[in-house]
Amino acid sequence: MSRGTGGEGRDRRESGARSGNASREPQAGGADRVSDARLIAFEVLEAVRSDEAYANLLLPVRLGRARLSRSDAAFATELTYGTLRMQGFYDRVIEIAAGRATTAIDAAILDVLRLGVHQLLATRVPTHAAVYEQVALARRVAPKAAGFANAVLRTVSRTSPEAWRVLVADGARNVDDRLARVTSHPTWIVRAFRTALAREGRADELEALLDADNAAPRVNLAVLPGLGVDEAEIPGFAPDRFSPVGGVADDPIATAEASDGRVRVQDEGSQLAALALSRAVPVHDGEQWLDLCAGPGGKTALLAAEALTVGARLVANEMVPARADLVRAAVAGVPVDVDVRVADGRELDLAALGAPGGFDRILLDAPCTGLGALRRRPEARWRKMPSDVAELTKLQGELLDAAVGALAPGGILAYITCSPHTAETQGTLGAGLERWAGRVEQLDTRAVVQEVSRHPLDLPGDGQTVQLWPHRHGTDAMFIALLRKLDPLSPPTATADPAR
Ligand SMILES: C[S@@+](CC[C@H](N)C(=O)[O-])C[C@H]1O[C@@H](n2cnc3c(N)ncnc32)[C@H](O)[C@@H]1O
Repeated sequence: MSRGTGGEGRDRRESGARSGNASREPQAGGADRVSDARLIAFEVLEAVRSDEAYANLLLPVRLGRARLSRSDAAFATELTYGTLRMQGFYDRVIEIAAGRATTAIDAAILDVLRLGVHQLLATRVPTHAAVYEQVALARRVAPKAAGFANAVLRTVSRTSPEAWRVLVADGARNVDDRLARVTSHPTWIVRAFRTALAREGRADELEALLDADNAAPRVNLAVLPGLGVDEAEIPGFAPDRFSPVGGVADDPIATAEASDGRVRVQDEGSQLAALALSRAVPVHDGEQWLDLCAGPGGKTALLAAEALTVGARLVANEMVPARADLVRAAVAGVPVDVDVRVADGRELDLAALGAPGGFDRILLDAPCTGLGALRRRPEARWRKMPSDVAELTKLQGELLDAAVGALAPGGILAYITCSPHTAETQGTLGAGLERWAGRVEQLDTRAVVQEVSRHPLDLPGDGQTVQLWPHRHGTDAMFIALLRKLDPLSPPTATADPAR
């Protein structure tokens, strides 16, 4: 196999090409036809790289505008998400094939190459089509680099995906470095996952977890309870294994769109997390509930449906106004007044929130690294840095203190992260429990979640908290811990009292 392909044309700035759409107009003669799906995937990759865009927000907008057929939209989605997930692996492949570091390759051409490598190594797109269209795309964004793109892609195509894995792993410094290279994760994330799994005695599941991060998650639905939706009337509905309100359907998006907000797309783990709070103990009359960090409102909607069923009042707080708007939209399908507020959750005014005596239940779905949702946020693994963890755990601790402070005596707090990083899960929780020693007790969250679940969950290790996993449970890696603020007038209890 040739390890290099020789001369790339000069930087596209020098070549006079620009990254704007205008430069992607086909050249006369139609020799550089590029399918809409590939163009959209390229433009999303470019926006993710240069504007810090989020693929899961931008792609649907671009697809909607382009009015692609269903199959072309699916292809564009697969190209975009697959390429972003495997970017680390593909970059090493490109470096070997090009004989130079990716930092020495023009950024737009690198995106073109990444998309091409994805088609060559991970899809059934015929080699000639993948190379032809990506080279045509290269010609549009940086004409002088088209020959270079052609040479790199042809070199990549001459070696099988299995052989590329061996080449990419070659020279790895240790086991985690090898896994990081081959499964396209930053090494610090691999180490964080290993630590979290080892806490459960399941470090041997690490490779399965990393592989699960690279697979597209199913589109899962929550059928909000108590709103009169008959699951039997949803075409192809099949209930989730664990969530009592979740399931899949033949066309989940169409089902959600036609439901007036009563059926929502939601990860099964998120459903279990919200239900762990609403169903932890029986609800008494006139309970006050608070969703402290509510945006964009997925769990708020489920809590709102639960609140409607049991007659509780729900306040939803979110610091970012635009995300508070999303919360309002999320709860629009539930005929209950959800009081949506915009405030820093660390500075709550209980009287102004209509709960001077504190809240009976608080959901703290804390801002976190999101390392448990890498399946659905494909670029996140390349954006997060180890330094984010320290910043976030500080914020989590402050929000945890505010939440405990806002609980009524005997009130229950659900501390949740969509990250399994132990600093954000057990670390934040343990430090909070120390600060609140004697005033807060941990509930047996496992017992509550097992009681809520349709089927028993595999939750190894000891302890009372719940850690869900993509590879084991098919959910995002949600962490759930329930705490109770002690009532100075009653003695502490050791475990929860799962009910309902
Ligand atoms: C993990 S998300 C919550 C997801 C939400 N529960 C759902 O299921 O859709 C965390 C949210 O906390 C918000 N946030 C961050 N810092 C905050 C603060 N100091 N006070 C209140 N909200 C905050 C973020 O804007 C973000 O919307």
